[in-house]
Amino acid sequence: MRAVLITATDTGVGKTFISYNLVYALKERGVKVGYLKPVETDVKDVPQDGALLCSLTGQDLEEAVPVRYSLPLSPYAGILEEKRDFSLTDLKEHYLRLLERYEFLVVEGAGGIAVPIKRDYNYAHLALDWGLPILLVARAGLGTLNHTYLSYFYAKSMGLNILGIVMNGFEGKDVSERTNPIIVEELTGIKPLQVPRVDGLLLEPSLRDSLVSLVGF
Ligand SMILES: Nc1ncnc2c1ncn2[C@@H]1O[C@H](COP(=O)(O)OP(=O)(O)OP(=O)(O)O)[C@@H](O)[C@H]1O
Ligand SMILES: C[C@H](N)[C@H](N)CCCCCC(=O)O
Ligand SMILES: [Mg+2]
Repeated sequence: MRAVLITATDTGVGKTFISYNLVYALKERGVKVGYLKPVETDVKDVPQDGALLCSLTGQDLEEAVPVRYSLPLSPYAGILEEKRDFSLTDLKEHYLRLLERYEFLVVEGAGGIAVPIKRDYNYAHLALDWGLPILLVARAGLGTLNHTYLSYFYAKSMGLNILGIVMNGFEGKDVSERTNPIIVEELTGIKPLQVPRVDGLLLEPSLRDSLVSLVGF
């Protein structure tokens, strides 16, 4: 497997944070790794997710973030509000070129897995269309059971290859954090990788190892 879609149960759950740690860990292992955020919204000047990951990969921003919208919206809503469309065919061709250029490609969604990119095309469709397995990033605390269950079974119903569930941001403050990983495993059959909230951007080496293992490297 040469690429993965980092998707999530919602926006702000930690896709960029997990992408950063995965890219960092692959680079540590000498893998030529690239990053692609097919569409980034909320871009005022510089695309923030793209800029952070490009600081690791050394890519230029045009390559890593080919389509941008300025409002903090889903891609489809960006198209409607900013009255500017883009071609899914061109976007897939761009992805295929990057697949050739890198040993491994980390592709980051925007928001959760069912967020529309076009009216009838969301991140699950993109994963199917591009042949991408997924890593599902979920919150650690209260509210995650419903979001994770829905996202997992939607991905399953679409026939996607789910490499793992990453529960992100454990702080030990929320009583639900104790039972959530157990119940997520019972609901989905997948033992989630538990990731703590940390100071800064970098997880400890053993967790970086676990991320690399999840994507099969
Ligand atoms: N485990 C963590 N420890 C510390 N900070 C974290 C952790 N996970 C995420 N964050 C921080 O939380 C914020 C939201 O995370 P992030 O930007 O990764 O979300 P996202 O899923 O990529 O959102 P989007 O849908 O906008 O792309 C960021 O400031 C990020 O650095
Ligand atoms: C702007 C934000 N940070 C994300 N990049 C886009 C999130 C779209 C979420 C849409 C939704 O689920 O309602
Ligand atoms: Mg992000």
